[in-house]
Amino acid sequence: MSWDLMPSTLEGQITMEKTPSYFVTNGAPKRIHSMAKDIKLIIVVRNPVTRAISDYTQTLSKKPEIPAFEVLAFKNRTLGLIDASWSALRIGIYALHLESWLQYFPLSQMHFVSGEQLIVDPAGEMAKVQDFLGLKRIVTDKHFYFNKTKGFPCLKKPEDSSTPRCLGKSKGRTHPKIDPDVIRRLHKFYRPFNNMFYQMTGQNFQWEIEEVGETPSSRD
Ligand SMILES: Nc1ncnc2c1ncn2[C@@H]1O[C@H](COP(=O)(O)OS(=O)(=O)O)[C@@H](OP(=O)(O)O)[C@H]1O
Repeated sequence: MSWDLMPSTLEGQITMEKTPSYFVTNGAPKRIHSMAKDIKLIIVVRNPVTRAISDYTQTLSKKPEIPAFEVLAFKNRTLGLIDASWSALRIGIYALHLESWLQYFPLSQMHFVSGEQLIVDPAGEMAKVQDFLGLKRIVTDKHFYFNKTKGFPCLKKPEDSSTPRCLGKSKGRTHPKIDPDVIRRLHKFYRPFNNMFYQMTGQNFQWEIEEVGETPSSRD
């Protein structure tokens, strides 16, 4: 990002910027803090195991020749040694990344959205986001409908169009089937970091519950 491209914000306006990678970028908290100390931060998080598979699925769509997920996930599979330096896995260690942000911003300036809840109850999550931003609850359940073909909620009618709008083809893709043993090992790997994250945020995202069942994206 070019750090001088943020537009000036006039009275009564809110400037929003969305770059998921900032959450895991060294130096981002410091630089953002030096730009605007009272900025509000919204972080969307989902089960780190599903997140890793989603990340891998995105890369796979661009580079079909990459090794299998099960290969990339381990430094040594026989020893069960997870490769935490693989970015798809490292990003999901939310507690680690949050720690850097907490050096610069208080928790009160942060809002965490559950990626799972966002799918199940988009209006509920949007209500919380609007409250956090100090906005009137303008976006409500009237604006969403569940699109059976897409398998996700979509917008009924955006402002600038007369037709419903779903997110693009690259969002909500079917994930490849991953060896259940690898999934189990990853859940075990993340458990302490998830618990740390729940403590730091004061929010329990209930990712352990999914361990026994299917994750929202493992529809295949
Ligand atoms: N309404 C709706 N429609 C489609 N997809 C939805 C929706 N709400 C949440 N999701 C989930 O968003 C996931 C993709 O978001 P990303 O974080 O990859 O987006 S971004 O590229 O970083 O902007 C995407 O992950 P995948 O399922 O792995 O593709 C979805 O599970």
